[in-house]
Amino acid sequence: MSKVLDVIIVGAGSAGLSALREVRKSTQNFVIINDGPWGTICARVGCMPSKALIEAANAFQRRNTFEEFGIRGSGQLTIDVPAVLQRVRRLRDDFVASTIKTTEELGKRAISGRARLLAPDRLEVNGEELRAHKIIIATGSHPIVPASWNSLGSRLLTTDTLFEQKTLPARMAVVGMGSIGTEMAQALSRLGIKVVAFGGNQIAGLTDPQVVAVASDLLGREFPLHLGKKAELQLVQKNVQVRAGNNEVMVDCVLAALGRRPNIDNLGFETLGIPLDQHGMPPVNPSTLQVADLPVFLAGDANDQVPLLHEAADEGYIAGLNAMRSDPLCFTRRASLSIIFTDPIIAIVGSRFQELDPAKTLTGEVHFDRQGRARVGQRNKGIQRLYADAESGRLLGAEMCAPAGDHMAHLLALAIDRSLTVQQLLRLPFYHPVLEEGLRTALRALAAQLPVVNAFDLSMCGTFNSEALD
Ligand SMILES: Cc1cc2nc3c(=O)[nH]c(=O)nc-3n(C[C@H](O)[C@H](O)[C@H](O)COP(=O)(O)OP(=O)(O)OC[C@H]3O[C@@H](n4cnc5c(N)ncnc54)[C@H](O)[C@@H]3O)c2cc1C
Ligand SMILES: NC(=O)c1ccc[n+]([C@@H]2O[C@H](COP(=O)([O-])OP(=O)(O)OC[C@H]3O[C@@H](n4cnc5c(N)ncnc54)[C@H](O)[C@@H]3O)[C@@H](O)[C@H]2O)c1
Repeated sequence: MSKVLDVIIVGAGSAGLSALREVRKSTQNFVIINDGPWGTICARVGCMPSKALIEAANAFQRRNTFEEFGIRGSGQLTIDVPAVLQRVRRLRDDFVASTIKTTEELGKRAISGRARLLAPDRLEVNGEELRAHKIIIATGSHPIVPASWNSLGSRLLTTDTLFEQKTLPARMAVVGMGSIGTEMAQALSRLGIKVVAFGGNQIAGLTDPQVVAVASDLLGREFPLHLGKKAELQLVQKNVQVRAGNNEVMVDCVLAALGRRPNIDNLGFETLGIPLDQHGMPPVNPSTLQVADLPVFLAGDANDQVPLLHEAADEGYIAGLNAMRSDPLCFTRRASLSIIFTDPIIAIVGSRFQELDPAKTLTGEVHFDRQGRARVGQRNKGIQRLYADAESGRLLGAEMCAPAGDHMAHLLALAIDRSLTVQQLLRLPFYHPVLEEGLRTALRALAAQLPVVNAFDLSMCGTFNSEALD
């Protein structure tokens, strides 16, 4: 066995690279180990290629608004799916290249291979044993696929394989209506594929029944959407039969979007000498990312806490900093924010509806059907629901399926982080005409239920009750 390293980072995804950035500031005595292709899930098969596909689909979808605008000839437009996929891969390659740059310059300190823990301070990779004062595990996650579905061969896709397709078949089922399922079902349908979608009891993680109803209705207008029953697949001649309850459809291929599982199998957690939960997961402190009281840190999708990119980046940062300290620092985590890139955008900020006590919570809402700026741009669909503390008027959370929901969700996350009240938010400027005036309508609905703080304050400046002006 060679010298003792200061830190070993296992996994060169977004969390691993973020940890690497921090570790390098304090020591050069480290290695980073990655199994499979380098370049991060986000850039290779995750956030970025999925958004590239969505953008193409939405650009094509826009043609349906042209006649109303007075633009003629949209019926002549066609979509070249192979070209769309080529562009996705071209962009993907560029994004991957930019992430690989960091690790390429590391030389022998970047090791390709599958690591396996042997003890809290030792692991094995490519038949060699490495020892370190600290180990950061950031091994990411993989798509869940029931074993029996693997018999479908190339007729079963996940996002690991979707963007590699040269073209797409005429009929597809999307199973699972979480983040990936909702985004991809809508995009594929907008690219002209006959999509049928199947989901469990939730849609895109929403918990507010009114937002769920609007989101299901809007998506259900674009493609058949069957919720509430587990889908089963079967190969029938060259087709795939998808059944969920009484709903049945024959398709050419299925995109499985059933969730993701942390890459922890055969990672050697049992060698850490601490109890693991029923999923084989060790206890991880979300404020320090430390595993129990061991010199081991678990960051990113691998810890199954909040599998999102900005959280993976934060967790790499926390793990990287703490790996260089004798006593780990506790970090206050950011306000919760989840954005699903459907059209309209689905977003959840702060506390979810279901987490709040209805007796202590006020709700204000806006429907975008009649909102002035949304109508002007033919984006007038969706709902936004805000939740505030009934006593203090403090904004607690929001769920929405709304135009510009990605931007408004950021504003609301800022407000929640700063513990702003509804009145304080109404004190801020709202330009005219913008979609955020819809957010102001929802805030005013909340303010109307709260005691007046100061009758002579600009937060009290009310509505015109006019679509053109509000
Ligand atoms: C289709 C899709 C769309 C997404 N869209 C968004 C989005 O819009 N916004 C958002 O915030 N998030 C999105 N996400 C989630 C986001 O991509 C992830 O949360 C993030 O990339 C996780 O980063 P990570 O570093 O934890 O894991 P990864 O990037 O997966 O990195 C882990 C690395 O560890 C390697 N590894 C695994 N096991 C071992 C081992 N034993 N030894 C060595 N190396 C190992 C893996 O091969 C991999 O290279 C999306 C995900 C998907 C799949
Ligand atoms: N915009 C974003 O932020 C974004 C986009 C894509 C992915 N992601 C990340 O990727 C992760 C994985 O996404 P995902 O959509 O695969 O998982 P998910 O956990 O969000 O959703 C999976 C869904 O599949 C359903 N399901 C499972 N088995 C089923 C079956 N047999 N029939 C019908 N429905 C079934 C579940 O009820 C669940 O609603 C997410 O947790 C998210 O963190 C984020």
